[in-house]
Amino acid sequence: MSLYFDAVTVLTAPSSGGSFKSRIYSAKNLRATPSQIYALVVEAAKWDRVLAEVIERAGLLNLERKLTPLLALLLVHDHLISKNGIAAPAAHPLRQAVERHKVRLKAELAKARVRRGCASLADLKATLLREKREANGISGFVYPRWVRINNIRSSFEEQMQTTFSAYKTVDSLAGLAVDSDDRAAQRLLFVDPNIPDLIAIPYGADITSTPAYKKGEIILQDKASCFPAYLLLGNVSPQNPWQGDLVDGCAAPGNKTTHMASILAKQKETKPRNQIFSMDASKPRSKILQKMVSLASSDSTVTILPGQDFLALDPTEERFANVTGLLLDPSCSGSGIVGRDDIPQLTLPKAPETQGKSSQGKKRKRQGDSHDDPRNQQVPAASNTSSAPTDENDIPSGIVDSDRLTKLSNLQARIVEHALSFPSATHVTYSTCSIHLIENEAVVERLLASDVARERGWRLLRRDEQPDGLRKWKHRGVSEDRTSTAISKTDTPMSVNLSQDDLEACLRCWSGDAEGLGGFFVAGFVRDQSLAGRLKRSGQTTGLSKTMKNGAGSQIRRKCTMLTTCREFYIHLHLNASPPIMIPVRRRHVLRETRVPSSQANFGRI
Ligand SMILES: C[S@@+](CC[C@H](N)C(=O)[O-])C[C@H]1O[C@@H](n2cnc3c(N)ncnc32)[C@H](O)[C@@H]1O
Repeated sequence: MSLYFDAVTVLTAPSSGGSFKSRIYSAKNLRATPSQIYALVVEAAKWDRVLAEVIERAGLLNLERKLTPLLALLLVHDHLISKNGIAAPAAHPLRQAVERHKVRLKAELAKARVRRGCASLADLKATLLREKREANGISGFVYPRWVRINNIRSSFEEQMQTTFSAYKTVDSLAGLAVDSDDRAAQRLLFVDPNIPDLIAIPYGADITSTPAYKKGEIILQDKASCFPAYLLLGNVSPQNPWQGDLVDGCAAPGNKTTHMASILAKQKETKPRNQIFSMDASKPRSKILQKMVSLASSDSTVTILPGQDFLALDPTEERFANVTGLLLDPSCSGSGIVGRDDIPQLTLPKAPETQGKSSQGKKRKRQGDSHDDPRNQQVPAASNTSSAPTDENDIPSGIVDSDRLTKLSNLQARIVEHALSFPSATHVTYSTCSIHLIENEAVVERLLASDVARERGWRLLRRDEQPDGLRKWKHRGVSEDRTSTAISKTDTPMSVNLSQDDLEACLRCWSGDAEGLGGFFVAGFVRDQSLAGRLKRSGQTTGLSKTMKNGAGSQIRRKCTMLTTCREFYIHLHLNASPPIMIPVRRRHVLRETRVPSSQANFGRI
């Protein structure tokens, strides 16, 4: 009986963030196993509408006052639907409270089936799934399982002839909607029009047991998560190889690193061979990164720097001299992540005192703030069932407040600014799985105005310059926050002052539309020599330069230490004065002088 009480506890506990599954796996004081609780709730959710009807028509809650609507739904589910019946001793009072009405309950279930014109329970289940999708307003779209083909180990053509040979290709995502649990019915496949080597299959399709999955020939990776590597590298080929090395600065668990390696594999052997430096500040997560890279057979291309803080990396180190592209996917609020397995919305039977009044369906809000990233569920593959998946984004509580978003946004901007300072870098992508403007377009706006961008000529990669598939993507940057009321202390939505071209350059994904994705943001930066050397307007000085103008050397030192954790920190002094002024910023730091025809002193990080 503890199974049912545990399920009620989990379903009625206040949200602490994370997906429904991770909450069950991390919940304390439960006596049933997490997998039993999870299976019960998910299965009961498929039948809830008809079970609520059966319970009401049988008058069960009037007859058995010990039963709450939720407990009754779970017990009646197992009594009528589960092969093994109610998981409790036969003499348990609550089991008896259901079983003494078995004739009436069975009769009501049969009537409900006939009312819907279904010949069998399997038909009824399919009808209920369809009813539920329509009721939730999601009959027109599906959240599929996205599968990326790993070019290092296989190819699109090979996978179509092997793993997916029995699959029928449909011409839209909506075509993947299946109304039953029947595996044969789930052998449907949609070839993605935006990302090469990406396909979608129905979410329930069993793919993790295939040899291709086990051998790393196919990788489960959400479509939006494939945008950054493709935006950065584009359509490489033997005729159009990527020039230079790459960095993935925030890489664990490694989906984007392995995607970059897969794209590079398409250009076949080129000399010199490109290298990907892939790092993560977290040591435990670096281990997952290592596993993913090995599983994808990308060890020969990828050099892992475990536990490496990207901000502490010295861009001028010799080994990074040839780094031309950097991909930054830093920690974010994760507000765009959609937990497909989030708490099921159960329709409950009406409680006795409210029967005849308005509907009492139990409503739960979809937790939009901090879901486990489905990208993590593939590493290790067993994490799907055996343990709580770890969160890619460091939001422990799922609570997103404006202070936290501001801190995240500051860190995100610092990380990308650091990427823009790599001497040979020509392309950088920045991405988040957040829907908040402050983590997305607002970071882009800050970056474009940064000293390093202006000095080095960084601008956004325009839509017309983007790889074919992404150029076609219609969801673009927004200038006003769609989520302001959720996070802002004021009623005024946050906005940015980016040009229409810059907004067009940014790519957005939103949950709940026909694309079958969660919320995501990505922007590409490209270095344009014709724009290099732009200076800040006179008088538009940073906090640092104000301190410098005051001539307080000790303050400069303190500010520099506060402003960066990088090992190298350069300040450009734009002075007419000669000889060059050298100020020891930090022990290892050198102050370099750049003379420009200006009487103003302007300083900034580059
Ligand atoms: C959103 S996840 C990255 C997901 C990864 N790009 C993928 O596709 O699998 C963000 C990662 O950034 C790492 N991180 C955050 N700040 C970092 C820093 N300063 N240097 C390196 N890694 C960092 C976190 O540990 C976390 O693993």
